[in-house]
Amino acid sequence: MRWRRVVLVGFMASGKTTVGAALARRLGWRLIDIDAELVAREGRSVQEIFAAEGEAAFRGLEARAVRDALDEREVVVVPGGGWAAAAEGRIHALPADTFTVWLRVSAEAAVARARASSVVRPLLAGTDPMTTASALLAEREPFYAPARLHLEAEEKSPDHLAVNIASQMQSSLPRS
Ligand SMILES: Nc1ncnc2c1ncn2[C@@H]1O[C@H](COP(=O)(O)OP(=O)(O)O)[C@@H](O)[C@H]1O
Ligand SMILES: O=C(O)C1=C[C@@H](OP(=O)(O)O)[C@@H](O)[C@H](O)C1
Ligand SMILES: [Mg+2]
Repeated sequence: MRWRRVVLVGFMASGKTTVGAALARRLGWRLIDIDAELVAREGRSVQEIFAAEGEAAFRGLEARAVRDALDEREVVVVPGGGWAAAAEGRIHALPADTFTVWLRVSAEAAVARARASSVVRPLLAGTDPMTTASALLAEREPFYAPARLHLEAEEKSPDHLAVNIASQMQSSLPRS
């Protein structure tokens, strides 16, 4: 059996969308960024969905979009950082031919990157994003940890990380 898809997990602003795009280019696979998919399906931004429907409703839409994406082959699937932590065992439940990667960053780096990025992350939009990010990261790390490959994503460029992921995929096989 060969790897049929990749799922990238990690905290908000860890670089999933950017690295996912670089990896998809490198593999010649399709990128399915779940936030982008939801924005296209809903015709409004993630921020607007959170504001109008609340986080629980967003999680429902997100879960459905990820399920749809997992039906595809030769895709790089990039859920938002909350997907893996929104229910127990999400990474364990992925199809066996899915290569999973955790992009690790500190809360400090995530907040700095989120601040510099044009995408609004409603969960970090409060008055003290650093305190929120530290608490949320600590809560979520156990959910990201079952990913097969853990990569320190703070110091390396997106292309470097994509090359690393592609090479680890080449040198390993899914359990059959
Ligand atoms: N490896 C990296 N090094 C430096 N900056 C990065 C890296 N990866 C992503 N970024 C920047 O950090 C911000 C968040 O990246 P993004 O890919 O949207 O993360 P995520 O999808 O995990 O929220 C963007 O402005 C992006 O350009
Ligand atoms: O971690 C989260 O709960 C979220 C992460 C965001 O995506 P990124 O991880 O791409 O920033 C987006 O789905 C939404 O703002 C909620
Ligand atoms: Mg993203």
